[in-house]
Amino acid sequence: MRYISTRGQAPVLSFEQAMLTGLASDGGLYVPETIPTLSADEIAGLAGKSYEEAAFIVMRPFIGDTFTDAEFKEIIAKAYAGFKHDARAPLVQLGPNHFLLELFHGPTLAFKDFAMQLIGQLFQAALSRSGKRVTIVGATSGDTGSAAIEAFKGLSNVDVFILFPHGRVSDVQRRQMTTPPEANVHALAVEGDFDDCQAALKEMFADIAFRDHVKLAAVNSINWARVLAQVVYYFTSAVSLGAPHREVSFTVPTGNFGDIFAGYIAKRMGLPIKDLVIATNQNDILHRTMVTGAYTKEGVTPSISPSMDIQVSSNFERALFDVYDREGAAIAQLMTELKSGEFKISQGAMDRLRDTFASGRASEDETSATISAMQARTGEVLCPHTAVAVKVAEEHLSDVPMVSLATAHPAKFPAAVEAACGIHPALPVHMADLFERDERFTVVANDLDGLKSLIKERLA
Ligand SMILES: Cc1ncc(COP(=O)(O)O)c(C=O)c1O
Ligand SMILES: N[C@@H](CCOP(=O)(O)O)C(=O)O
Repeated sequence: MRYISTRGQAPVLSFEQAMLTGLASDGGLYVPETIPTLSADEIAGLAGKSYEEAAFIVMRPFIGDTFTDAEFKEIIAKAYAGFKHDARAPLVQLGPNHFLLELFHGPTLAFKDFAMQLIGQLFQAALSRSGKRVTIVGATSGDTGSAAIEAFKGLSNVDVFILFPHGRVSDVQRRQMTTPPEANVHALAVEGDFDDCQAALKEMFADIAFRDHVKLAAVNSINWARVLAQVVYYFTSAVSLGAPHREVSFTVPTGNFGDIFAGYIAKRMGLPIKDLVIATNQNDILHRTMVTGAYTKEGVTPSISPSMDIQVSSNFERALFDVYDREGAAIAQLMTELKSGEFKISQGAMDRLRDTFASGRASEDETSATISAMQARTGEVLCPHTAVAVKVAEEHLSDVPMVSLATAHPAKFPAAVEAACGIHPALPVHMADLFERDERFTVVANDLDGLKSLIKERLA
């Protein structure tokens, strides 16, 4: 299995190289050269298997010879051992033909744990056999950072620097990132928004001298391994609802487009997905793009679903690559245009995007009203990101089962949840003392050179 860049100018890599490289040297994102498929019989065969067994079958074709089957099975087993639910990703029913896929039973209470716990194990296995060390720099709007810190804290061959927007994550999210005492963890509160953090990260990758000096690695969803791990729960949930013998639809609360892109990969692999619905909050650049055909930056307004307060949605580039017939030069051109604030998508590419993705948005009031209504109707307390998905999903219900992805535990966003439905969701036992732990973080200006100097100083 070989990996190529969406901008067509970077070296072709193996799975291990793509995983450890993160962003391609031409600024693009790595994708598999070809997408492997599973037959209907193979998909049907996932029924009754454990999450770990299904994960092995779904991901194995993508990893080439990076790990033996025995090694990969052990990596998967370790990755999901700490999850608090035997099913790992259980489904609950919200109403006729509407299901909720609970992805928040991992250690940091968000769907990021599915990929990050796996990547932690993959990195450890690859680095310990090569004897190398890496510096992970991650950009987060709240959840990626805490999941990355949880997966990499205390490891001797990794330093992890997390850039988060100062004052724009929930108190729980911030404390998850700032309270781990391990010396290899560096939480940096950037005076800017998530897009500033992500732009700084990409600039660091573009600076080859810096990249080589610190041995930069990425664990954001620009890293293909992140997306791959998330493909698995589309299969497990769809199979438990009758796939491949019947179609299933998904609605995904979307920011950086990694999670829904994983659904797209599942569909390309042969999973009979009918609709893949992009659900955005008031920062609705993706929904507007689907409606107008123009990707136009308008600035970000903080919302009660802060992890989705994003306007440069990294993984959308991977989808564009496919609908532009995998022409790297066309994607490089669009990304150059985006520097001036907008690019327009060709009619042919838009038609293909609309064939695959539907979209919708939820305002702040609609998000709160959905939390309140669902709690009253079903007893299920939703986090605000999940509520965005549920609200948009309700506009797309049909006779095909709809799965809304529940991407975080409500206790990560207690203020918004309590304001909406009057219930203060409690943190689980393993985090019950979170607000008594000491915090440790550095506030930094939104200044690339300053950030790079700080990282080099800390490493020295
Ligand atoms: C709780 C939550 N929901 C949804 C999203 C959006 O996911 P993606 O960025 O993969 O589109 C995020 C951030 O990634 C998140 O943290
Ligand atoms: N919502 C994310 C933003 C970063 O997304 P990623 O999937 O690229 O890591 C977050 O919680 O940090």
